[in-house]
Amino acid sequence: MLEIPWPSPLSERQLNQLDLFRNLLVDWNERMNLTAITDEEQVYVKHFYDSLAVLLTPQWQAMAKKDLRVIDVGTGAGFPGIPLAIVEPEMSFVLNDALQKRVGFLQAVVDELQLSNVQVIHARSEDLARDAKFRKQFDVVVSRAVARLNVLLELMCPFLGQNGVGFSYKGPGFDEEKADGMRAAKKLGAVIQEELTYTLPLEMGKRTIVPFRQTTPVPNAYPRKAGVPQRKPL
Ligand SMILES: C[S@@+](CC[C@H](N)C(=O)[O-])C[C@H]1O[C@@H](n2cnc3c(N)ncnc32)[C@H](O)[C@@H]1O
Repeated sequence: MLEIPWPSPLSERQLNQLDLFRNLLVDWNERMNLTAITDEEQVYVKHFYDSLAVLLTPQWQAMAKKDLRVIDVGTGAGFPGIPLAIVEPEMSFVLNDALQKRVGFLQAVVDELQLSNVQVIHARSEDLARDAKFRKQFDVVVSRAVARLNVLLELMCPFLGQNGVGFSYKGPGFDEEKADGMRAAKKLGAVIQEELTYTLPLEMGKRTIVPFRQTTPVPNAYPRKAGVPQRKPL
């Protein structure tokens, strides 16, 4: 087990769950394309630590975690959703992805790790956000490496109830996306807050998390039909 300075202290059980998750990821990755990162140090830092970095933001720290609902849009192999569900067992998580094979892997992870606070859903997020069981039903929305911020906000905001909080995980190039993102946020009733830039342990680079708040309800027009947010960004 790799020793790294986690964003918050982890219990023995949580560390074991992360280790089991890594084993499953590497094992399934031989049969399907889940991640380019399989080296132990890199999985721990670039996937696990990075997923948990949201715990460093003042917005996450201020939340009363109990019973809050979180959705991870475009979770892929479970990032950031699975590490977050491991360390925040009082919150409930929906992990959403458009690719069926990734959803199959995630369901196996949820079963093996006995994560009773996770539901996995195969859908395009644009379609899921039109379903009354999901639209405006979440306190928190997270997403990592899915699209540029102006596209992503249209996929994320419709899941938030009023005053809900979003976190978009970005690489070092976020500055170029900022102005477009702010314009899109305005149309969607959201306000972008100050970003947090952090350095990954073991000198594995810098990353940014962009928090935003849903200050007024998202207009009914959003999200537009599946594929339109990407083709015609706000
Ligand atoms: C580059 S991967 C990132 C996965 C993961 N979030 C991570 O950080 O490792 C992007 C993922 O977003 C999913 N995705 C892209 N557009 C989506 C949409 N409109 N609805 C749901 N999932 C989507 C893809 O299927 C893919 O698994």
